[in-house]
Amino acid sequence: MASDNGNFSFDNGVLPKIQTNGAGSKKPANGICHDDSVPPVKAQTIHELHSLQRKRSAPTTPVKEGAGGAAFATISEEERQQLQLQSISASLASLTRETGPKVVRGDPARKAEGGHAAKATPEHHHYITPTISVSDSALKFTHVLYNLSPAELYEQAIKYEKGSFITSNGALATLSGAKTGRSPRDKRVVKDDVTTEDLWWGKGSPNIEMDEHTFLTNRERAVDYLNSLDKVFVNDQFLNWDPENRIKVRIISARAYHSLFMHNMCIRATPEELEDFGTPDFTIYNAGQFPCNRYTHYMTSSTSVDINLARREMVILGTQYAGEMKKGLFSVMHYLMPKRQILSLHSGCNMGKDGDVALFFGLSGTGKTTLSTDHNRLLIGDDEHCWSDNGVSNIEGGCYAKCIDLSQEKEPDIWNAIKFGTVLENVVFEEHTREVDYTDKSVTENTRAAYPIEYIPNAKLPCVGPHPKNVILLACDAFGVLPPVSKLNLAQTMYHFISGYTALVAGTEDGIKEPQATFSACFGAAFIMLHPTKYAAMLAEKMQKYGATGWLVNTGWSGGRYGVGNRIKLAYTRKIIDAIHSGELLNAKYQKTEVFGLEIPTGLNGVPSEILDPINTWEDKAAYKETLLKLAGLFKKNFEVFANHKIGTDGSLTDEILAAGPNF
Ligand SMILES: Nc1ncnc2c1ncn2[C@@H]1O[C@H](COP(=O)(O)OP(=O)(O)OP(=O)(O)O)[C@@H](O)[C@H]1O
Ligand SMILES: O=C([O-])CC(=O)C(=O)O
Ligand SMILES: [Ca+2]
Ligand SMILES: [Mn+2]
Repeated sequence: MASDNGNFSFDNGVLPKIQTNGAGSKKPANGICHDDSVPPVKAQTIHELHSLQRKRSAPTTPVKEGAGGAAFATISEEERQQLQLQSISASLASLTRETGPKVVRGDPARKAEGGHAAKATPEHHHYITPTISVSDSALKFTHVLYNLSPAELYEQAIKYEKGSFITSNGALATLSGAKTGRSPRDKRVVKDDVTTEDLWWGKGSPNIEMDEHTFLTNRERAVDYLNSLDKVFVNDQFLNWDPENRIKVRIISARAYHSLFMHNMCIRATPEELEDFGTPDFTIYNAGQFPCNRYTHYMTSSTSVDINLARREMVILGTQYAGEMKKGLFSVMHYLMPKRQILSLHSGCNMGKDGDVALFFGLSGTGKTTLSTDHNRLLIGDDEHCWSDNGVSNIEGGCYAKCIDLSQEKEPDIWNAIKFGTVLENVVFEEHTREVDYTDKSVTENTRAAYPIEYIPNAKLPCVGPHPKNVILLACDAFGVLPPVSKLNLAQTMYHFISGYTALVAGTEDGIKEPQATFSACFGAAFIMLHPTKYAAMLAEKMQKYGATGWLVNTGWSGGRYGVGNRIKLAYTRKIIDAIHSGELLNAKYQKTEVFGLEIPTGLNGVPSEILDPINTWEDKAAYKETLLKLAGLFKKNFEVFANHKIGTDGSLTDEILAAGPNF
């Protein structure tokens, strides 16, 4: 029975308290200590005990010690946090109703625990008051979880996000929902006076237009959704390891999964860098759980990924696939960097012990991550780079590896990078042991691991390097007619770079289930913003200036087309890549193939000579010839749209490039 003060007691309340030695009296009567001799816990209550477990710290944003110590610090920790919250509130502001929502720092769940609650109560945050409070949203507080650590994000994900689990290797398994790949058809770019002129529009372009007003409609929708939540995650991070061309990005999202993904994929700021972070150069509003309104102008589905270059903002509605954030920012870099005469590249990049740098271009699934992650070389990055007058720099701070059929034996460095802190997307694991089954495609083919680059033991930190010596174009040829390796002259390199051929491997782009021949300009048409020839001209100029050699490597089929032959063994491809790096292939003996006119080596160490010319591996020679001509026809047809574009200042390279394609 409950007494008035809420405590339980027995009816008469007179039962004597049970006494133990020492508990009631200061000294044990007989001088003997029993099992309660261990010093007692310092906490008086269970709440206090739990609060003792966690050492108070400001994990990401300590006060900078001025020259004369804290007394001379320009602003106090509290003032700095206020400025940060004001900046976040401004980011989340509705453009019509009020300046910004009331945001407070910290996890709302912590309020219940007492102790820290004072920090999170509204009264202490009167400094963020909306000017015109005309909606109920102005009465509500949104808690900001700012740059949480991986451990904190794990807890948030596991507590609140269905489908989040710790796997036996320590990684965080998550589900990205209905979308397990990017949605390129739902990408929109605001067409204004500036972008009308600057960007590539029309047939073949990834930039599908929307107007400013529609962008603001979607932005409002995303911001309203985020402000309606109890808490949002905010990441302030950097892009580009080149210190002169670093971009500050803010990612506002609703899921711990998204925050941890970006923590891993972008460059992580030091506490000192965060202190001076200021206004971000670009902001993402990821309201992926919430759909766009299909009746909104320009919308063709309930998914929309919208970029507004003038406002320096991106809005995500209706897809939780984390790759949208990564590749959205990459699109922005494809606009910002060329403006500064810096070439942005969808490529992996590594460096030998002697400083020889190789770039690995290729569409999704062709081997950029797999082949740039090489135990004998330093990894600069696996997917997005810049090539400036100073050399190469990685745009990102992490890697995003495909993990379907991942094997410890074939890809040991990637295997070992899957540990605490790594996000494992859409993988299947054993319910009890939590062991991941990398062969299981039940959720999707496009299973992924996102980890910080320093999880690769031979990462090159900082992720920059000198000018590339080799430019390797990867194609996963489902037709099985391209040779495993060809040496390219400059015009051929440009021809194949602009063509961007591969057989798209299942899953990465939503809706593709089987490999199929694809042409994607610059090996990344989905992300480029300018006309492909702009990037091609820059690449040609840089390769010429720094004397880089081009190569075409087929990581796809051998011995027949998809369905008949098999994918070339990774071990062979690695030998080919080794021979490019070492210079062995540069000095090999070559012969020219028919139709494509490719220079192929007659032999190389560790690879059976007969596979170097694909015709040898096909049983049915007539079928080979027919398939070769079919692919050549596809190349020709694809290139027609580029025939009228001049590359570089004079037309001579353009003519050479046109002549560098298949001849039949
Ligand atoms: N011969 C081969 N060469 C390269 N990769 C191969 C080969 N055979 C099989 N593979 C597999 O192909 C996949 C290549 O994927 P990878 O992650 O390297 O793609 P990516 O080019 O980085 O794509 P994305 O841009 O989508 O990240 C891996 O799963 C790898 O194990
Ligand atoms: O963006 C993604 O989803 C994965 C990737 O790297 C690509 O497709 O090039
Ligand atoms: Ca990759
Ligand atoms: Mn990629």
